[in-house]
Amino acid sequence: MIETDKLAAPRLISAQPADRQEDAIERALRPKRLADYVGQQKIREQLEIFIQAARGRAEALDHVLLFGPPGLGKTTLAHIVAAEMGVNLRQTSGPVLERAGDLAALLTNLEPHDVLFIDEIHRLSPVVEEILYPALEDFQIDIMIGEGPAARSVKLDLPPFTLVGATTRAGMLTNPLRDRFGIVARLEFYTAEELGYIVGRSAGLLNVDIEDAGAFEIARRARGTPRIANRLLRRVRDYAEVKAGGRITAKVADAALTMLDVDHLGLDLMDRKLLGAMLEKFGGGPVGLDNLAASVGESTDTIEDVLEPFLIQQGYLQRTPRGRMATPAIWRHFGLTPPGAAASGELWPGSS
Ligand SMILES: Nc1ncnc2c1ncn2[C@@H]1O[C@H](COP(=O)(O)OP(=O)(O)OP(=O)(O)O)[C@@H](O)[C@H]1O
Ligand SMILES: [Mg+2]
Repeated sequence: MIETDKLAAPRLISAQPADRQEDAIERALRPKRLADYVGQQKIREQLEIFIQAARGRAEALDHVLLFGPPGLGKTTLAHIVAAEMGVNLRQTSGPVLERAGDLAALLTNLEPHDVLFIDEIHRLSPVVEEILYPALEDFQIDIMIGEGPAARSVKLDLPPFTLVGATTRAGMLTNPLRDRFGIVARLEFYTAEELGYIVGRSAGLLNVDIEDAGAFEIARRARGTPRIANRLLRRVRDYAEVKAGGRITAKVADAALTMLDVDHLGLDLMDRKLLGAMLEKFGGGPVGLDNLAASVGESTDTIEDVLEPFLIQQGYLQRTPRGRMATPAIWRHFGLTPPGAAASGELWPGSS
C-alpha cells in the first residue's frame, strides 16, 4: 500500500542543500537584511533591539547561538547579523576546526566587532572548545610558543568579536559552551503563509511567472522549510515551462508536486517509508529509534535531525518514553483506522 521502491533518487524534500549548484542559487535567494527576513518574528524583534543597542554603545554584539532543523535560515541569519552590525563575517564549521591552532589563527585575524560564524558548532573537538572559552569570555587566548622544554604559554588579546554558532542539535552542546552565549535563538518551522511569501519573493528574483495560489500550493507542501520551498519552486517551474506555458497556477503546482511524489501534507517517499514502517511493521509503535532506523535503512541521526522534527511538530509522530508512536492523524492519512479509535473513542491510548 505504501510505495517505497522509488527511493533511489536524491530526496527532493531533504532539508539539506543538494549540491554546489543549489548552494549558488541559495546564496542568490538569501535575504541580506533583517527587514527581508520573513517569519521568525520573535527572533527578528530581539535581534533588532540587541543589534541597535550594541551599535549605539559601539560594542560587539553579544555571542549568538542559533539552533533548529536544517534549512530554516541559520546561515542566512548569521550573515544578516554581520550585515546589520556593519562588520565582516568569517565562516567556518565545527568539523573543519581540527586543531587549536586553526581556531587561534582565525581569532587573531578578526577585526574589532567582526562576526565569527561557526556552523555545526556541536561538532567542535574538545581541545578547540577549550581555546574558545577564554576567547568568548575575556577576548583572550592562551597559545603555546616553541616546543619541548623551551615551550611557554603566552596570553594574546583578541579584538572584541561576536561568535554566531549554529547547530541542529542544541542538546549536543556542552553546558559550559552553551552558557557563554548571551543570545540563544531557536528557529521554528515556518507557516504556509510565511513560506508563500518566500516563494513569491524567490519567484520574483528568478523571474518565474506565478499566481498567489500557485505559490501557496508550493508553500503548504514544503515542510515548513524555506530551503525546501525554494527547491520545490524550481522543480515546479520546470514542469510549468514544459507542460503549462510557464505559468504556475495552483493546479499546475499540484500536478507537478504530485508527479514529484510530494503529497498533500508535504510528505515525500522517505517520510512515507518511515511512517509506513511504523504502521505496518510496528503496529504504530511504540518503537525504539534504533529499531526504526534499521528497518528503514537510515541513520538514527537522519531520523532525529531531518525527518522527525517536522513530523513531530505537525503531530504525526510522538516521542514517548517507550519509543516513537504514530498518531491517529497519520493512520488516517494512510487510509487506515487507528487501533482502538472506533472501539473506545479514546483520542490516543496512553497519551495522557
Ligand atoms: N527567513 C527567510 N526568508 C527568506 N528566505 C529564507 C529564510 N530563511 C531561509 N531562507 C532561504 O532558505 C535557504 C536555506 O537557508 P539557510 O542556508 O540559512 O539554512 P540553515 O538553517 O543554515 O540550514 P543548515 O542547517 O542546512 O545549515 C536560504 O538560501 C534562503 O534563501
Ligand atoms: Mg547553514
